[in-house]
Amino acid sequence: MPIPKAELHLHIEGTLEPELALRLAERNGVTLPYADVAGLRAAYRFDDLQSFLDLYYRLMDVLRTEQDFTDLADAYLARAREQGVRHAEIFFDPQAHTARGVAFDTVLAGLSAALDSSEERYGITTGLILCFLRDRPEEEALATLEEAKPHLDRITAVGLDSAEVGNPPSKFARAYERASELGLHLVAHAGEEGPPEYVREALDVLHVERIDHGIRSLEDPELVARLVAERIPLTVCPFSNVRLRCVDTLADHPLRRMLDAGLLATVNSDDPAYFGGYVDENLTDTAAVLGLTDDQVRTLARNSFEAAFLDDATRARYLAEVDAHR
Ligand code: HPA
Ligand SMILES: [Zn+2]
Repeated sequence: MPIPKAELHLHIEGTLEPELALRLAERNGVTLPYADVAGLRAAYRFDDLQSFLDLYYRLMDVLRTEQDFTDLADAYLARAREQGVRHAEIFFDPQAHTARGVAFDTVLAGLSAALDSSEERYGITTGLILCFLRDRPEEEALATLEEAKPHLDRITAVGLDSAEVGNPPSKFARAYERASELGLHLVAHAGEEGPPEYVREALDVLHVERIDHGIRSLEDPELVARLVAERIPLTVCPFSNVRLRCVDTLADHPLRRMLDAGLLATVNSDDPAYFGGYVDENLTDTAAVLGLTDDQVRTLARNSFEAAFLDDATRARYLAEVDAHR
């Protein structure tokens, strides 16, 4: 069995496998410009974040009903269990659905139906992270937060995703302030394609507790020192970084340097249906290519629980599982 771990950087829409996409397209009468699974998989070649986002948003058009979102989340949870995932904090992009006429409540009810019985069925505890699309206006993020208000018992945190460069964290200062007032945890994608300055802004302006990706922080030694001193977790996604050409090859990935610097790094899958593997494949392949020691792999698994939004007793239970794993 793979080492027990938490997955903290996973977009549920990014778990849409070609097989399920085609099945839902047929079920909902949606026409896709791909004839079959092979044709769809052949489209999974990306030059950068934007070229991925274009396909990611296009393909999610097959998600229409509550049942579709339940099926999507259920398929992920079944795979996550095989990957040793014990706890998952799952991003979703409400604006990508409301913008095409699917109601916020449909998305949330569908995802919740799968997540509510996840612990019972798969032994996986879960949280949901509502992501704002950073390439859309802040007013839309604030309106999305309003729609979420009746459902705050189901939402753990807010996050910030989509096209990074040109959409700095400071654009969302008011939305994050409001989310904080509502008692939500705060995370944001920063330093994936964007500069270290965006990571600083996420910390200083948005007051986030975790940075998603954050790999470009390494260009700024002062920032690294701060992330280490403040124990700010970074949710790193090696396969994603290679597929979106933020890093040339897995062998060039900075994960090992991040651990050596004392950063609280975790390994995650981001959009596993698109990037060639789920979280344990990210962990084992990256560890093999970078020559990480068993102790470093164990540290990464421990870090995932240290970085999670868990109560102390649950965290301690999961950490004990990591320590007991051989
Ligand atoms: O890695 C990502 N970065 C930004 N937006 C995203 N939306 C899904 N995955 C990503
Ligand atoms: Zn992401």
